[in-house]
Amino acid sequence: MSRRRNLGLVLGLSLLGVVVVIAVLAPILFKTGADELGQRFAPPSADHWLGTDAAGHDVLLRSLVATRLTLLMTVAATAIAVALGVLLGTSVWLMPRRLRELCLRAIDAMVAFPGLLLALVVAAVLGAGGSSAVIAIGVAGIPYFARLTGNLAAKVSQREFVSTARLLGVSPVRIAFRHLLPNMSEPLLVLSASTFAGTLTAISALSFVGLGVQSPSYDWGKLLNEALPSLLADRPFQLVGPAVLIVVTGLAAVLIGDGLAAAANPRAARTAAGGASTRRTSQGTPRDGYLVDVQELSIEYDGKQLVKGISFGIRQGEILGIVGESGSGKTLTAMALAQLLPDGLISNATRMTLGDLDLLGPVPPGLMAQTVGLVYQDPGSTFNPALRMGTQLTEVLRTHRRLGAQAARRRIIDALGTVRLSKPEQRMKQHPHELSGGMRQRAMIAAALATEPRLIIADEPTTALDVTVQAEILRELKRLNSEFGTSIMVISHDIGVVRALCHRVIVMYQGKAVEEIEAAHLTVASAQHSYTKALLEATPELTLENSHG
Ligand SMILES: Nc1ncnc2c1ncn2[C@@H]1O[C@H](COP(=O)(O)OP(=O)(O)OP(=O)(O)O)[C@@H](O)[C@H]1O
Repeated sequence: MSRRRNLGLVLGLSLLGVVVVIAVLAPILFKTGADELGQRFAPPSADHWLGTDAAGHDVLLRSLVATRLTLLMTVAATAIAVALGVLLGTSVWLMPRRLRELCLRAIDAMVAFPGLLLALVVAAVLGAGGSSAVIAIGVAGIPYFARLTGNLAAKVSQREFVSTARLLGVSPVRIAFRHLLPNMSEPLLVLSASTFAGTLTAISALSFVGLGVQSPSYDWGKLLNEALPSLLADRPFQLVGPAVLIVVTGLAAVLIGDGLAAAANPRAARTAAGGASTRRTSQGTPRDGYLVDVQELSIEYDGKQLVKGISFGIRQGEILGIVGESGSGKTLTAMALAQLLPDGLISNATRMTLGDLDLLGPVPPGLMAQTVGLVYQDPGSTFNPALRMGTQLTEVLRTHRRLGAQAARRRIIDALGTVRLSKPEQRMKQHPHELSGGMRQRAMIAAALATEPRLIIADEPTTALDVTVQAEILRELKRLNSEFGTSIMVISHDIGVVRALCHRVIVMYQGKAVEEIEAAHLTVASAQHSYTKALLEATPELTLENSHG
């Protein structure tokens, strides 16, 4: 699939390359020929491959010469839309909250207004001409980029590193340029490529209706306009030149946009980045009895080491706990394992394997989704509030396991029963807000279980839940582990949680694993590292022993 998309990107870039060469050379080589007058309305011949127009000009030569003006206008209009849209979207994000909401609504309303209609209004106000067409189409494109930038900025601004920069008092403008824009470049590039195709059609449309380029200049839209009477008089060949060039250039832009979107896909991007930054194959042989084997995993961002050469393993059927203070690198370690590191973070390891899967090389997303199940901290934000539970829970099975709707439904209902969620059939029809936090967390565990993964990564699975529900969910994980033998990696900042649930615990501190200890020995007396001792001293005893245990 991704290879096919990349083929599209190559094809798109090649087509665009040809069009650019025509734009550069045609006015130099063919301008004189294109201005020569001959027989009017001559049919295609060896001298005039696409015939001549009403004035006796060679249609093919004029179509080729028009490439430069058409491309320049399209690039200019796209640049106006991108530059002003991104500026508007970023400025909106820097505004006080109320004003920002008002502006975002206004942008939404503008997006809802048909672009070409807006362009026609602007062009009519500015008067007919090439420059007004460029301004009109550029202005009409601004709201799309402003909305995308505003939405992306809102998302990126919630990331931890932006909060940290804010806390450190970094100015909003610097945050926007240093942290926000670089993290939004990929989607903006993808939208720019597809906007280029739309802009080309819109510019041609304005020239076609007489509001764009005026004589004696001509672009493809104007050539189409001049060819219209010929079409009605049964001489369609006069349209072929500009029409084919518009289609080819638009197709090139769409293929490039599609290819860029595929490359910007988080997993695809990680794989590409992984190729450059990590060794592509794991060294050595796996340790005996270990499902997961990680050696010397380091993760860095912007030259700063966030995880510093951590090595660990998870045995088949084992629950491994990773505990440590906030920011010690627990989540990043787990995300590296699931090949889900955020963009910009670079991982390096000498070995990272899960069974026979080499996690240092590319792993198809479908296979990864079936091998590793993820349970996140906040079940409230994991589910889409607008969709029924059934629709979202069955998605992974339908996409990656290619199960039919009924089979996926049955499998999820079984899994919901397994995690002891009451009335599973009814839950499938409900929306997330109709379930309690504990029920949603059970549903998430059920979804993670449904693909029968070899490893479940549970990142702070109970932090968002109240204490009684917390104990129930932990008991459930423990029971599933002993019943099905699924290996589990549990991340928590709470040493009480991991002591109650896990077989073995790794203590992380400032990006390093400072201690590895059997959970049964996790006492102040047995712990070696002062940080582990301090954690243990500050933690109340949590026990999961009861009737279910
Ligand atoms: N996308 C990112 N870009 C840059 N730095 C990041 C990113 N994500 C996390 N970090 C930084 O990496 C460090 C480790 O983060 P990580 O999320 O792994 O910590 P954690 O131990 O899981 O903490 P918590 O319990 O708060 O989630 C932190 O200093 C964090 O600010």
